[in-house]
Amino acid sequence: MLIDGKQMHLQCTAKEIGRYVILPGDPGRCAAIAAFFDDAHAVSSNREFNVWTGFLDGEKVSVCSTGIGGPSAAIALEELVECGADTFIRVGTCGGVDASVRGGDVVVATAAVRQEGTSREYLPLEYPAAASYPIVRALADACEALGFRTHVGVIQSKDSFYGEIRPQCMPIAAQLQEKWNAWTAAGVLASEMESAALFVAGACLHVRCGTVLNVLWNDESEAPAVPEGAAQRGIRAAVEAIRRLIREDNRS
Ligand SMILES: O=P(O)(O)O[C@H]1O[C@H](CO)[C@@H](O)[C@H]1O
Ligand SMILES: O=c1cc[nH]c(=O)[nH]1
Repeated sequence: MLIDGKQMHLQCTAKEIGRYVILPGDPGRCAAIAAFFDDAHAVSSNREFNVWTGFLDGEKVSVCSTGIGGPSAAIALEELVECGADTFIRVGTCGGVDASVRGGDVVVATAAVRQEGTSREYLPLEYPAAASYPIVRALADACEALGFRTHVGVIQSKDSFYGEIRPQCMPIAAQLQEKWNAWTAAGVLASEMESAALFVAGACLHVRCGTVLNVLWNDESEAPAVPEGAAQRGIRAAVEAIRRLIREDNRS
Protein backbone atom coordinates (compact mmCIF):
# COMPACT_ATOMS: atom_id res chain seq x y z
CA MET A 1 0.00 0.00 0.00
CA LEU A 2 1.52 3.28 -1.12
CA ILE A 3 1.68 6.22 1.27
CA ASP A 4 3.30 9.35 -0.16
CA GLY A 5 4.57 7.26 -3.10
CA LYS A 6 6.35 4.60 -1.00
CA GLN A 7 5.29 1.22 0.35
CA MET A 8 3.97 1.85 3.86
CA HIS A 9 6.27 -0.55 5.73
CA LEU A 10 9.19 -1.20 3.37
CA GLN A 11 9.55 2.49 2.45
CA CYS A 12 10.56 1.63 -1.12
CA THR A 13 9.20 2.14 -4.65
CA ALA A 14 8.69 -0.41 -7.44
CA LYS A 15 11.72 0.71 -9.43
CA GLU A 16 13.98 0.00 -6.46
CA ILE A 17 13.02 -3.72 -6.25
CA GLY A 18 14.13 -6.67 -8.41
CA ARG A 19 12.00 -9.55 -9.64
CA TYR A 20 13.97 -11.98 -7.42
CA VAL A 21 14.10 -11.35 -3.64
CA ILE A 22 15.96 -13.10 -0.81
CA LEU A 23 14.08 -12.91 2.49
CA PRO A 24 16.13 -13.36 5.69
CA GLY A 25 14.37 -12.91 9.02
CA ASP A 26 17.23 -10.97 10.59
CA PRO A 27 17.75 -7.36 9.33
CA GLY A 28 21.43 -7.74 10.27
CA ARG A 29 21.84 -10.39 7.58
CA CYS A 30 20.88 -8.14 4.64
CA ALA A 31 24.26 -6.50 4.08
CA ALA A 32 26.01 -9.90 4.10
CA ILE A 33 23.56 -11.17 1.47
CA ALA A 34 23.84 -8.00 -0.63
CA ALA A 35 27.63 -8.51 -0.62
CA PHE A 36 27.01 -11.37 -3.11
CA PHE A 37 25.29 -8.93 -5.53
CA ASP A 38 27.00 -6.65 -8.08
CA ASP A 39 26.54 -2.90 -7.49
CA ALA A 40 24.52 -3.46 -4.29
CA HIS A 41 23.09 -0.45 -2.50
CA ALA A 42 20.91 0.03 0.58
CA VAL A 43 17.35 1.03 -0.43
CA SER A 44 15.58 1.54 2.88
CA SER A 45 15.46 0.61 6.53
CA ASN A 46 12.23 0.83 8.52
CA ARG A 47 11.07 -1.23 11.54
CA GLU A 48 12.32 -4.82 10.94
CA PHE A 49 12.52 -4.27 7.19
CA ASN A 50 15.94 -3.65 5.71
CA VAL A 51 16.06 -3.55 1.89
CA TRP A 52 19.06 -3.73 -0.45
CA THR A 53 19.13 -4.07 -4.24
CA GLY A 54 21.84 -5.08 -6.72
CA PHE A 55 22.38 -7.45 -9.64
CA LEU A 56 23.09 -11.15 -10.16
CA ASP A 57 24.18 -12.09 -13.69
CA GLY A 58 22.79 -8.76 -14.93
CA GLU A 59 19.32 -9.27 -13.38
CA LYS A 60 18.02 -6.90 -10.69
CA VAL A 61 17.67 -8.72 -7.35
CA SER A 62 16.81 -7.54 -3.85
CA VAL A 63 17.13 -8.67 -0.26
CA CYS A 64 14.50 -7.71 2.33
CA SER A 65 14.44 -8.80 5.97
CA THR A 66 11.06 -9.94 7.29
CA GLY A 67 11.61 -9.80 11.06
CA ILE A 68 10.42 -12.68 13.22
CA GLY A 69 7.14 -14.44 12.51
CA GLY A 70 4.37 -14.68 9.94
CA PRO A 71 2.67 -11.27 10.34
CA SER A 72 5.70 -9.19 9.35
CA ALA A 73 6.82 -11.75 6.73
CA ALA A 74 3.41 -11.49 5.02
CA ILE A 75 3.60 -7.68 5.07
CA ALA A 76 7.02 -7.78 3.39
CA LEU A 77 5.76 -10.25 0.77
CA GLU A 78 2.63 -8.20 -0.01
CA GLU A 79 4.57 -4.96 -0.48
CA LEU A 80 7.34 -6.61 -2.54
CA VAL A 81 4.72 -8.18 -4.84
CA GLU A 82 3.15 -4.74 -5.25
CA CYS A 83 6.62 -3.59 -6.34
CA GLY A 84 6.66 -6.26 -9.08
CA ALA A 85 8.71 -9.05 -7.45
CA ASP A 86 7.51 -12.60 -8.15
CA THR A 87 10.21 -14.98 -6.92
CA PHE A 88 11.15 -15.27 -3.23
CA ILE A 89 13.63 -17.35 -1.29
CA ARG A 90 13.50 -17.23 2.50
CA VAL A 91 16.90 -17.80 4.14
CA GLY A 92 16.58 -18.53 7.82
CA THR A 93 17.78 -20.45 10.82
CA CYS A 94 15.93 -23.37 12.40
CA GLY A 95 16.09 -26.12 14.96
CA GLY A 96 16.33 -29.70 13.71
CA VAL A 97 13.26 -31.80 14.59
CA ASP A 98 13.94 -35.17 12.92
CA ALA A 99 16.82 -37.01 14.61
CA SER A 100 18.80 -37.02 11.35
CA VAL A 101 18.90 -33.19 11.16
CA ARG A 102 21.92 -31.77 13.01
CA GLY A 103 23.57 -28.41 13.62
CA GLY A 104 25.45 -27.28 10.49
CA ASP A 105 23.07 -29.09 8.09
CA VAL A 106 20.86 -27.31 5.57
CA VAL A 107 17.12 -27.90 5.08
CA VAL A 108 15.17 -27.13 1.90
CA ALA A 109 11.44 -26.96 2.62
CA THR A 110 8.92 -28.64 0.32
CA ALA A 111 6.03 -27.57 2.60
CA ALA A 112 5.36 -26.22 6.09
CA VAL A 113 3.05 -27.30 8.91
CA ARG A 114 0.67 -24.36 9.50
CA GLN A 115 1.03 -24.07 13.29
CA GLU A 116 0.80 -20.28 13.09
CA GLY A 117 -1.90 -17.65 12.73
CA THR A 118 -1.06 -15.51 9.69
CA SER A 119 -1.77 -18.09 6.98
CA ARG A 120 -5.23 -18.71 8.49
CA GLU A 121 -6.15 -15.14 7.60
CA TYR A 122 -5.42 -16.00 3.95
CA LEU A 123 -6.83 -19.52 3.40
CA PRO A 124 -8.53 -22.23 5.50
CA LEU A 125 -6.32 -24.89 7.08
CA GLU A 126 -7.30 -27.50 4.47
CA TYR A 127 -5.08 -25.63 1.97
CA PRO A 128 -1.44 -26.83 2.17
CA ALA A 129 1.48 -24.47 2.76
CA ALA A 130 3.58 -25.78 -0.13
CA ALA A 131 6.78 -24.31 -1.55
CA SER A 132 6.96 -23.62 -5.30
CA TYR A 133 8.48 -26.58 -7.12
CA PRO A 134 10.94 -24.64 -9.35
CA ILE A 135 12.41 -23.06 -6.23
CA VAL A 136 12.62 -26.35 -4.32
CA ARG A 137 14.42 -27.88 -7.29
CA ALA A 138 16.79 -24.91 -7.72
CA LEU A 139 17.63 -24.88 -3.98
CA ALA A 140 18.16 -28.65 -3.79
CA ASP A 141 20.39 -28.58 -6.89
CA ALA A 142 22.32 -25.58 -5.50
CA CYS A 143 22.90 -27.32 -2.15
CA GLU A 144 24.10 -30.45 -3.90
CA ALA A 145 26.48 -28.45 -6.12
CA LEU A 146 27.82 -26.64 -3.03
CA GLY A 147 28.36 -29.94 -1.21
CA PHE A 148 26.17 -29.16 1.82
CA ARG A 149 24.69 -31.91 4.00
CA THR A 150 21.09 -31.23 2.96
CA HIS A 151 17.63 -32.52 3.87
CA VAL A 152 14.62 -31.82 1.62
CA GLY A 153 11.13 -32.15 3.06
CA VAL A 154 8.42 -30.79 5.35
CA ILE A 155 9.18 -28.24 8.07
CA GLN A 156 7.06 -26.78 10.89
CA SER A 157 6.22 -23.06 11.22
CA LYS A 158 4.99 -21.85 14.61
CA ASP A 159 4.32 -18.52 16.29
CA SER A 160 5.93 -19.07 19.69
CA PHE A 161 9.70 -19.57 19.71
CA TYR A 162 9.68 -20.45 23.42
CA GLY A 163 6.69 -22.74 22.93
CA GLU A 164 9.12 -24.80 20.85
CA ILE A 165 12.17 -24.41 23.10
CA ARG A 166 10.48 -24.92 26.50
CA PRO A 167 6.95 -26.23 25.90
CA GLN A 168 6.89 -27.68 29.42
CA CYS A 169 6.72 -24.09 30.80
CA MET A 170 3.52 -23.27 28.91
CA PRO A 171 0.05 -23.76 30.41
CA ILE A 172 -0.84 -25.75 27.27
CA ALA A 173 2.26 -27.97 27.55
CA ALA A 174 0.29 -31.17 26.87
CA GLN A 175 -1.18 -29.79 23.62
CA LEU A 176 2.19 -28.53 22.40
CA GLN A 177 3.85 -31.85 23.22
CA GLU A 178 1.12 -33.88 21.53
CA LYS A 179 1.51 -31.88 18.31
CA TRP A 180 5.32 -32.05 18.48
CA ASN A 181 5.09 -35.85 18.83
CA ALA A 182 2.88 -35.93 15.73
CA TRP A 183 5.39 -33.87 13.73
CA THR A 184 8.30 -36.10 14.76
CA ALA A 185 6.26 -39.23 13.94
CA ALA A 186 5.61 -37.74 10.48
CA GLY A 187 9.32 -37.01 9.88
CA VAL A 188 9.09 -33.21 10.01
CA LEU A 189 12.65 -31.98 9.48
CA ALA A 190 12.92 -28.63 11.24
CA SER A 191 11.15 -25.85 13.11
CA GLU A 192 11.08 -22.15 12.17
CA MET A 193 8.54 -19.32 12.06
CA GLU A 194 7.84 -17.70 8.67
CA SER A 195 7.60 -20.21 5.82
CA ALA A 196 3.95 -21.29 6.20
CA ALA A 197 2.78 -17.68 6.05
CA LEU A 198 5.00 -16.97 3.03
CA PHE A 199 3.92 -20.11 1.14
CA VAL A 200 0.19 -19.55 1.71
CA ALA A 201 0.28 -15.78 1.10
CA GLY A 202 2.49 -16.45 -1.93
CA ALA A 203 -0.11 -18.87 -3.33
CA CYS A 204 -2.83 -16.22 -2.92
CA LEU A 205 -0.63 -13.62 -4.62
CA HIS A 206 0.38 -16.04 -7.44
CA VAL A 207 4.11 -15.76 -6.83
CA ARG A 208 6.87 -18.34 -6.30
CA CYS A 209 8.19 -18.91 -2.75
CA GLY A 210 10.73 -21.29 -1.28
CA THR A 211 12.83 -21.67 1.87
CA VAL A 212 16.35 -22.74 2.74
CA LEU A 213 17.30 -23.04 6.42
CA ASN A 214 20.54 -23.31 8.35
CA VAL A 215 20.17 -25.80 11.19
CA LEU A 216 21.48 -24.36 14.48
CA TRP A 217 20.98 -27.51 16.58
CA ASN A 218 18.79 -30.58 16.90
CA ASP A 219 15.97 -29.73 19.31
CA GLU A 220 16.03 -33.18 20.93
CA SER A 221 19.72 -34.07 21.03
CA GLU A 222 21.92 -30.94 20.81
CA ALA A 223 22.44 -28.01 23.20
CA PRO A 224 21.29 -24.58 21.93
CA ALA A 225 24.13 -22.62 20.30
CA VAL A 226 24.38 -20.09 17.50
CA PRO A 227 27.68 -20.72 15.71
CA GLU A 228 29.52 -17.80 14.05
CA GLY A 229 28.31 -17.36 10.45
CA ALA A 230 25.36 -19.67 11.13
CA ALA A 231 23.40 -18.38 8.13
CA GLN A 232 26.24 -18.62 5.59
CA ARG A 233 25.38 -21.93 3.90
CA GLY A 234 21.76 -20.95 3.32
CA ILE A 235 22.81 -17.58 1.89
CA ARG A 236 25.18 -19.24 -0.58
CA ALA A 237 22.47 -21.75 -1.53
CA ALA A 238 19.88 -19.00 -2.08
CA VAL A 239 22.24 -16.93 -4.25
CA GLU A 240 23.18 -19.99 -6.34
CA ALA A 241 19.50 -20.99 -6.65
CA ILE A 242 18.58 -17.50 -7.90
CA ARG A 243 21.33 -17.67 -10.52
CA ARG A 244 19.84 -21.00 -11.68
CA LEU A 245 16.29 -19.59 -11.75
CA ILE A 246 17.44 -16.53 -13.73
CA ARG A 247 19.05 -18.85 -16.32
CA GLU A 248 15.92 -21.03 -16.50
CA ASP A 249 13.56 -18.05 -16.73
CA ASN A 250 15.63 -16.46 -19.50
CA ARG A 251 15.50 -19.72 -21.48
CA SER A 252 11.69 -20.04 -21.36
O1 LIG B 1 16.93 -16.75 11.35
P1 LIG B 1 15.53 -16.31 11.02
O2 LIG B 1 15.34 -16.09 9.56
O3 LIG B 1 15.08 -15.11 11.81
O4 LIG B 1 14.58 -17.55 11.40
C1 LIG B 1 14.39 -18.14 12.66
O5 LIG B 1 14.97 -17.44 13.74
C2 LIG B 1 13.97 -16.70 14.46
C3 LIG B 1 13.88 -17.21 15.88
O6 LIG B 1 15.09 -17.11 16.53
C4 LIG B 1 12.67 -16.90 13.69
O7 LIG B 1 12.51 -15.84 12.78
C5 LIG B 1 12.92 -18.21 13.02
O8 LIG B 1 12.12 -18.48 11.89
O1 LIG C 1 14.97 -24.05 17.20
C1 LIG C 1 14.91 -23.02 16.51
C2 LIG C 1 16.05 -22.35 16.05
C3 LIG C 1 15.90 -21.22 15.31
N1 LIG C 1 14.65 -20.76 15.03
C4 LIG C 1 13.55 -21.39 15.47
O2 LIG C 1 12.43 -20.96 15.19
N2 LIG C 1 13.69 -22.51 16.20
